[in-house]
Amino acid sequence: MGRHIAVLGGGLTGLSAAFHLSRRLPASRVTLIERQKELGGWVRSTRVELPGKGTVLLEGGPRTLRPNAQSVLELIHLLGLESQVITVPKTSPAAKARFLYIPEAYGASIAGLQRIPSDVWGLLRSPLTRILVPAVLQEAVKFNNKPSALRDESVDSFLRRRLGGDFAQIFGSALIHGIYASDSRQIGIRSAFPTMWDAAERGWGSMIRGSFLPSKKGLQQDYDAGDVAQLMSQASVFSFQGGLQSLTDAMEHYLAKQSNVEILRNSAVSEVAPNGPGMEITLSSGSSIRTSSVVSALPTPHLHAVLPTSLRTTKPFSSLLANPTSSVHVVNIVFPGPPSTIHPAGFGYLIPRPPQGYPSSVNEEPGILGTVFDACSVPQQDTNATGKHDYDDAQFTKLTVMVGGPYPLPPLPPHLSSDGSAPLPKYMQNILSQLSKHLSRPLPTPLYWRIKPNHDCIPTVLPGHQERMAELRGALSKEFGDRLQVVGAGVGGVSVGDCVEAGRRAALGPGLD
Ligand SMILES: C=Cc1c2[nH]c(c1C)Cc1[nH]c(c(CCC(=O)O)c1C)Cc1[nH]c(c(C)c1CCC(=O)O)Cc1[nH]c(c(C)c1C=C)C2
Repeated sequence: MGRHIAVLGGGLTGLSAAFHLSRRLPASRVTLIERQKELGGWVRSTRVELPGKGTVLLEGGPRTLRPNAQSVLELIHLLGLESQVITVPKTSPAAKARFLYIPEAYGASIAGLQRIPSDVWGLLRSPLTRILVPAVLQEAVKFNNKPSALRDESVDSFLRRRLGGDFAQIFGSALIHGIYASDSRQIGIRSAFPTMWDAAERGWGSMIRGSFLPSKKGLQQDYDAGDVAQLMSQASVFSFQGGLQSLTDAMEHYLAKQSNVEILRNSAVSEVAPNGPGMEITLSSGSSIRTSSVVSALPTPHLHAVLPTSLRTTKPFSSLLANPTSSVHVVNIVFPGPPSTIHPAGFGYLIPRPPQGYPSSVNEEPGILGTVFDACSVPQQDTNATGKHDYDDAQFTKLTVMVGGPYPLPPLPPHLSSDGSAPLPKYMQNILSQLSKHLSRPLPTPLYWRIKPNHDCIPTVLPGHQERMAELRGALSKEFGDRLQVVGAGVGGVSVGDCVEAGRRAALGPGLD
């Protein structure tokens, strides 16, 4: 055997790194180390039986993928998952009809569930038009209002400068709830939406002017995606028959069959340090492993905690602690009756931050960030006793309410699902009453509900992140040469596609040839 590479963390990024390393370097040993029993990180798809009605597939983390993530399309091809893919067509309501729920405090003229206009007819009818149209028209002619020394800023501050305060507060905050489950006043624009920042740089301050000018093309990579891109040609988003966990399970099964791969579960790392020409990893069990190099896909605070003490306090390494994280309660609910009796046809809705700001303590009203109408996107994942999945005639309706992020989260109720006969906890009662208000209709008693707490699941990537990470890369290379690569949502992008891509790049990384 040649080199021995340890991959720390068995979430999406770690699995992708181990998968690509084992394929690319068949003569090397790969050890994947995960502190939990299960691999896959936040991806968790569970099938639940609804007695007499069928089964529903519930997602506890990410739920759909975008077809532009080439590294994911490649994985599907390499793992032979094509036949399990379910696409949501670009023409479906889930792709075309997106909503905002505007709280009453924003004013009676726009309050309530509002469809985001997607065509001229929508623009003519929507109360949101009075915010959208002036914002866009002004942006195109507004002078460059970026302070010359500014190198990054929050999404809120960027949108406020370019598209005005109402746009930033309503659209910007809602969008950041849906991606980062965080406050748009905290997330850095250059990490969250680099294309917007770059377009404004090209367009003398204006994104719209910049969008008409040619942009610099990044390095084009080759992906071995077979016919998967063709399969996705009409898709807005997609998933798998068995949910997103099909992807992580398939990587895990592939790795388990490789003779050059070892998977260590229930194995927390307690120290990572250089040792001679290689690295030494100490596990909390006390055992240690010597490897040629390490790919860390750990959450950045975890990596910080296991680095040598002499490094932890020095500046580029302390930036591993710079970003806070968001926690989200993912609340899956299944109602009896077809979706048409519960919600409008569409993707779901996001809720902007309250105009008066987020509450500082838990109150009766749960901090709902948005709701996904799952029944409209991939209903084929569910087995329905009648075989009917349509908006008007399915037997049940599945949706997911997302709670938390910048809102304080209450302690969890004693039971986290409706299994058993315990009465509905107050927390669930409050969520259902808010949901009924958002959808402007009384709701039936759920057939099933479940709360999945996801603590510290998404990094809140603060302004200046890219510069901090560039400094960190420099310091890593100085201290470890090419023996330690750091990848994952905490250093790169946070989407599933970003994580898979980061793992793939780690396998192409420095010194691994
Ligand atoms: C646990 C809740 C999560 C929230 N955001 C994410 C998770 C895991 C991560 C995330 N969500 C989206 C992106 C953008 C990139 C992408 O892959 O599309 C990321 C990194 C977008 C998104 N948000 C929701 C869905 C269904 C999607 C993807 C598909 C699409 O845009 O059509 C729903 C949603 N997620 C969160 C909230 C509050 C929310 C509400 C409707 C938080």
